[in-house]
Amino acid sequence: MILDLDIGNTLSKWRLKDTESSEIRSRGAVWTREEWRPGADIPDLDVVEAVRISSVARREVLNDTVALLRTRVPRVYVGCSTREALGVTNGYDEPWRLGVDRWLGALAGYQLAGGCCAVDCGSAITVDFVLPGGAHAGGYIVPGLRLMKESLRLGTRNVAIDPEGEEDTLLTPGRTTVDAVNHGIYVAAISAVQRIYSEVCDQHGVALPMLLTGGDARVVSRGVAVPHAVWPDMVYGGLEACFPLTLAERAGRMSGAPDVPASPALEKIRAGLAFSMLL
Ligand SMILES: Nc1ncnc2c1ncn2[C@@H]1O[C@H](COP(=O)(O)OP(=O)(O)O)[C@@H](O)[C@H]1O
Ligand SMILES: CC(C)(COP(=O)(O)O)[C@@H](O)C(=O)NCCC(=O)O
Ligand SMILES: [K+]
Repeated sequence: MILDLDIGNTLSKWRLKDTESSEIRSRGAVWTREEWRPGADIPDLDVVEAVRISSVARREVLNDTVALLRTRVPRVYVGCSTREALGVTNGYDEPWRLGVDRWLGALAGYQLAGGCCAVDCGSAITVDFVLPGGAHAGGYIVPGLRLMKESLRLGTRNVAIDPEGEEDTLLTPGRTTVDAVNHGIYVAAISAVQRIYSEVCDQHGVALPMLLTGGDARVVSRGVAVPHAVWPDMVYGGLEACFPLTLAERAGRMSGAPDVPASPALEKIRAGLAFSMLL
């Protein structure tokens, strides 16, 4: 079995993948904390031949996690942001400072779709662009839905946006504190994603396919009008592409990869941008 770990600022996600069949056998998530307890937080390591890790938690958490895993698992691979990988050139002045989850998402997106806009809706909402040809243009970091809500300190943190709720309702003015906050942060998030997308497509003269991932991807997806695909395993896809272990991975296939969404016409994106500025 392969154990894939995606350690975010809020949640540490894991999945077990069968080395022979490439099937995902199980998954889970725990709150990100200082240390892992195999058997309780993550599966028993006896069945694990290799671990692949994406971590944006504190350096010591990663170091301790890797030290623990190395005593029990033959192979441990740790993703890191580099200047270039798999045909993508990192757009950061200091490439190693780009969050590795963003980098892996960008690599997976490029592998799947060529140029792309990769949106990761977690603790932060990050929007990264890879242009056709593989230049990562850089990206944007916006507070995620939960962070935005908590920063207001209005006692609404425990009332989440209903992921099944009508998105039209989420766009109306709230008549209670909870609704005013939930609708406000929702509009802020989807407006930011759409505006950023239009700006960058306009700047570079190219309409890019959009891919969404992260814990809030589904709820954000409902409000984003730009055609897009949701790919919950996008960060894992980057790990698969960087450290291919199964036959399918060596053939370039990434688990759970969606069909590439159609991009809107560039003229339409530009018309939308011009219209929003006229208002
Ligand atoms: N069951 C859940 N537990 C915690 N957060 C959840 C859950 N489902 C959705 N979320 C949302 O997902 C976010 C975490 O998403 P995730 O992509 O895992 O973040 P990160 O990678 O930053 O840890 C939370 O901030 C919250 O808004
Ligand atoms: C921007 C992030 C906090 C997003 O992390 P997440 O929301 O997935 O937990 C993470 O990618 C990070 O720590 N990045 C380093 C700074 C940067 O990317 O510029
Ligand atoms: K994120």
